[in-house]
Amino acid sequence: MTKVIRNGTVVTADRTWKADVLMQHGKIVAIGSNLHGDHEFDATGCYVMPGGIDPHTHLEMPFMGTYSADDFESGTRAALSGGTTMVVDFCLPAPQQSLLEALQMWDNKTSKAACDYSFHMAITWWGKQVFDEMATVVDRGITSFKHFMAYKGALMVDDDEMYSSFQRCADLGALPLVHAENGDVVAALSQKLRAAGNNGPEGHAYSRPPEVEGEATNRAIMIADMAGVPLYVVHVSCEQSHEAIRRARQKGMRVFGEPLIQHLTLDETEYFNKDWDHAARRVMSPPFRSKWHQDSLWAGLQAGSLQVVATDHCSFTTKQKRNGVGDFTKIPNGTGGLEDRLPVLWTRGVNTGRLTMNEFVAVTSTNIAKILNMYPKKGAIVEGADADIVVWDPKRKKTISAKKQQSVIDYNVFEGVEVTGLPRFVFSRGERSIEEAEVKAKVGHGEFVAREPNAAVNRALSTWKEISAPRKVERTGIPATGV
Ligand SMILES: NC(=O)NCCC(=O)O
Ligand SMILES: [Zn+2]
Ligand SMILES: [Zn+2]
Repeated sequence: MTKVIRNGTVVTADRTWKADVLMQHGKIVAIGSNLHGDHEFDATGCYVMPGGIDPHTHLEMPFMGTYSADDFESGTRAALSGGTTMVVDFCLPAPQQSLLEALQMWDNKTSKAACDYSFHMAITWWGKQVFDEMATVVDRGITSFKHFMAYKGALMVDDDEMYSSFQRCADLGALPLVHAENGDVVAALSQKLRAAGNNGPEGHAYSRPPEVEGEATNRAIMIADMAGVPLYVVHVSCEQSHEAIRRARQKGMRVFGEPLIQHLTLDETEYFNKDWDHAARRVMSPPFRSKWHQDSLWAGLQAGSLQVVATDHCSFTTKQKRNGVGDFTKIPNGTGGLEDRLPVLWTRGVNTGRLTMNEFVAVTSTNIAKILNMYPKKGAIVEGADADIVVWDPKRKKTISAKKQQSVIDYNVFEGVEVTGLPRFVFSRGERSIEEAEVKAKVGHGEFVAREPNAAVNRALSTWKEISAPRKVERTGIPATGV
């Protein structure tokens, strides 16, 4: 059976042109004029783009004494509703737990996924077992390893562990990721704030000033450079962190930066809201920043010093957030955004002229497909690619509201935001999953996407590091010791 998207304008990261797109067996099989198929979908007035890829989600994640509320069923349904056709989630081994055992646990969560998914593996402790198991993890198609520089006493790793793991990533052709915040300073500031009676949600923001992020970002970049491996910095929220990335890239270092749609559009004033629930619902790490930092992030997307817009979707209900009444350090960290990333970025980015349509595709899909070495299977409209496609209606409007969202939580941090630009159709490997507000996604349709190690950037960097490695100087006529 063939399906064809007719009369649309194809928009990719580098081109815009009028064409029909023919799909068969989950793949794109032809792109051209006057194509016909068994089923035809009208894209008149719409843009036909690669489906969004969200490389940063936490679905049903055990965290801070509870579990994030959206699982692979509601999370991937939310993703598809907003035009995202693939998510990359984080497998988090408990300290001392085998990576492979944790992977089995994460595999068990995914049976209801409605769109494709992959994993990053977190390195939460270090030892010979982790060193050995990283190779097996890579063999299973998981080629990116996350390091938390924050969450002291829980997920955090120190510099020694991070350097060891980064070197192992270099050897395996894998990509290290970092949550860059100085966890020691955050812990000390939190303690000081609480001792002074500053225990509300705004204390969370005070405990994580931009400097803790800038310092950690710079440290991770330098450690990665010394280990000879590229680096991906998740949830870049501020100029200090962006500046470190920008500077490193200017020096030729292979560093990628990922701002979130939340940090691009929501600011720190949310934490000063008199309503405790309102403020706590927005507690995440790093916290929302000022407009000045937001401008830096937008500029980074425009200049190419930041490459990917993600969500870090990690949703908690109001009831869960209330675990932190009287102590902000117990408010589960995280916010949602999977359904809203594309519409909000289009509205605030493309409709305002901050981003071109092609840049929109690049930062929501194509760049991360390349960084994670799954391009052009994902992130592309080319023959042979997976038919993960969003037919984007730039005129469709809605006002974001928790009442109508797919996420299971009882609020939405974008509540009341009016968006112009929404999917008309979303296809997941050729399956029509969304038709405007109607969800047709099939539970369990999603498949794991295995990725190869040794992406082009890894290969180039290891070649360069090999050529420029310190070498012993061979000498003749060396004087005798002490003579
Ligand atoms: N970001 C956040 O606050 N929660 C999810 C876990 C993480 O990415 O740090
Ligand atoms: Zn994080
Ligand atoms: Zn995260």
